[in-house]
Amino acid sequence: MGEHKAHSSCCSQQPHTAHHHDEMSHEHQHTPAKHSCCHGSAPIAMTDSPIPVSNGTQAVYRINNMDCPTEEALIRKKLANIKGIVELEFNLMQRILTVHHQQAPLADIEAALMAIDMAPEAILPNESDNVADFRPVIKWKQLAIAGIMALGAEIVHFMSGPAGLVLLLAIVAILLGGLGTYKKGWIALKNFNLNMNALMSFAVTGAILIGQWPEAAMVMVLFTLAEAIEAKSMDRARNAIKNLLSLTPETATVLQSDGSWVEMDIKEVLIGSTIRVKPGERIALDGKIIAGQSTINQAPITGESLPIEKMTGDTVFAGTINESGSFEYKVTALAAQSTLARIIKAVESAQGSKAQTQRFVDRFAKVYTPIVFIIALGIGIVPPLLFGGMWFDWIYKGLVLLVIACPCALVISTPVTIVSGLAAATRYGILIKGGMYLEQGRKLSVLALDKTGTITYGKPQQTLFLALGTLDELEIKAIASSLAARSDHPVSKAIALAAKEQNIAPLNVSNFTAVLGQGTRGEINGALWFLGNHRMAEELGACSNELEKTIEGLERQGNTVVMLIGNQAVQGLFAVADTVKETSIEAIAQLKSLGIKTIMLTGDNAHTASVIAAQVGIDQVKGNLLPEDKLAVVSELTTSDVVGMVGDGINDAPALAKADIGFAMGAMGTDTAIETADVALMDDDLCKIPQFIRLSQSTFSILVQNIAFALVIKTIFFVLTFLGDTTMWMAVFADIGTSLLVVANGLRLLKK
Ligand SMILES: Nc1ncnc2c1ncn2[C@@H]1O[C@H](COP(=O)(O)OP(=O)(O)OP(=O)(O)O)[C@@H](O)[C@H]1O
Ligand SMILES: [Zn+2]
Repeated sequence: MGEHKAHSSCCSQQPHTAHHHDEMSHEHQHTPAKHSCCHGSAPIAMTDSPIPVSNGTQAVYRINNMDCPTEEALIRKKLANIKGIVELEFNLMQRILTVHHQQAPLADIEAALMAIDMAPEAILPNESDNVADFRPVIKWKQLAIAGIMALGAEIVHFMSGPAGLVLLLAIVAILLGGLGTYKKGWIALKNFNLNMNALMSFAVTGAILIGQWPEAAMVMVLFTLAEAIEAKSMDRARNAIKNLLSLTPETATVLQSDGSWVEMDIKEVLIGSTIRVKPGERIALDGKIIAGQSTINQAPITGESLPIEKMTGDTVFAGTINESGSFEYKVTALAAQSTLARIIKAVESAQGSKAQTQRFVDRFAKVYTPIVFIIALGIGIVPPLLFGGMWFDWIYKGLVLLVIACPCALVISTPVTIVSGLAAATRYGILIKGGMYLEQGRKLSVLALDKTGTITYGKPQQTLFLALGTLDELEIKAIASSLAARSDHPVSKAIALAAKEQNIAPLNVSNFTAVLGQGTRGEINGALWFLGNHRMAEELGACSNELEKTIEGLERQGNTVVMLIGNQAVQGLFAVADTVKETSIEAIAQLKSLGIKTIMLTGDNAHTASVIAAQVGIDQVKGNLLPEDKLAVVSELTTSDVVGMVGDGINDAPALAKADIGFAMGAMGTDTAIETADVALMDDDLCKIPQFIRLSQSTFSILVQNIAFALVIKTIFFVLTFLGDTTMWMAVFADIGTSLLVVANGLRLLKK
């Protein structure tokens, strides 16, 4: 029992059955994996790598040999029979496999991975941040020598030189250039998996068997070269995001306890430290200005290149650029937790979630590859066998087909394209939380928008005050503003601010409550007071026809009206008005031209909402909505349309989650928006939405171009091979050429 305890505390919070446990510790003794969490008595770190962690029910592994979808297929197949695995999550870009499991024997999993040459290294889930630094090891020199040897073999063969020399050169080239491919191909075959490596191994072996040594060498070397170049391009796409981190300087000037300023590594700067920033310097950490002022260019995070004035009390962000002044600020987050760091993390994990096209391509490759293999086999065997063709010719044709059939270009170009798109979006200040949203964006047909803070600035100002009851004007204002001061709803803020400007001192409020969608209430000097909208007045039975007329009149001019209610009577009326953002008008126009219907969903009254909608050109308006009403409207829309929803407040959260794509506004500096929205817009410029849609469109067209291009080239080659004389050389070049072209096409997005 003591054993059991140690085990479950190490592996998982869930209790294991005794039987299950015995099985695991037994298994472990045979596993070649160097480290496993499921040690009988106590976890021991046997190597320099950390103790594997199955965090609750997930185990995270870094697998350096895993960077290609064919390898994912291989791993899925190999692990398919292990009980207890709930889900496998692949992040090929980061080479990370997350196993979601329920008491699955980790030792078995690790052993299975070792068996297919995918040595797993257990890491902590949050350690995955640091993993991206892994770079593919490409032995360029070795590859170059192999290339020269292969070329030499071809030349000597062409000039009818000594056969022994040809053989020697070719063998050396194959050994230098192709052992890795052979190894991978063999492992794949053993596991009944026909991947590119297996196809190439077949082609090369076939060429050797029919005595085409120089061809075999050349095919192998070129294929390895192509793989290397692809790995590099993949790296480029991957690093486009990582490079964002280089936006932050490595050091900052930090105030010491003795009053001196010292340049420190930002990783060592603690929360609460004071940092000094010179003009032109990049800001190293998130913080709040405590002295001085400046204009700051936040383009690296928001994509908005107009610099912003900042002064004492304002927030500054790591990675942004201080333009003119100099100032001091207090650090509010560690380097690893800055807004920028979180953005990068979000985008990196977004790469793990697969876009539809990618899934399609993977599935396609799975069916396509074996079919092609059988066709190639048929072409190599059937004509000579049945129709008296020349054995050598047809086998050779079959091998050429094997080479050209390689689905490499298709498989590799999709993730490169998606990642490039995600990286490009990040540069505009659009944070996309998964490839599927980037892909879906172009399908949006309806966009629902919140009003306050999304279309308008969300900073209304008081425009009118009316004393309606028996009380003194100042008293009404004092009571109303005291309630308002307790709330951070924009309408309340406007009322509180107006009172403050008139030097009206706030009173003591007890039992304060916010009434969602209506207003607030609280006790002042023993009496219960309400500050809220028309709905609230109705519920309190304090409304009248006359009052309604007044309210409606104000609302039709774009005001939002709230009333102070006490003693069953309305005592005072406050009107506040918000202004529309310039960018909202532009954004709605752009959305229209993209063919997207817009609908405003607001908790505010329908009259005011219509006035605002007319100002920006929104098609349809729904007012007086409670959060659950917003959710219901979005639900209803999703039955017939692909629906996006933009919002900024908590009252939008349910609707954001329900929409096909939820956009959160002004995500900079707010944790929840970055972490929960599907797409987070770093500032509150609505024009980012049409921009996102256009990016989605170009991403999609590049995906389609690539798939079409690859298939056309392959078809042409197929026909040529069947009819006439194509050589393996040509096939390899065509295949590599296609791969490189489609990858380059995908990387094009980075420059958008
Ligand atoms: N704390 C509050 N203080 C004052 N008025 C409030 C408060 N809460 C709600 N109200 C009133 O109720 C209305 C609806 O509020 P709600 O928060 O649901 O939507 P909103 O913020 O006005 O608009 P949107 O849904 O566009 O963000 C407000 O317009 C306001 O008149
Ligand atoms: Zn009424």
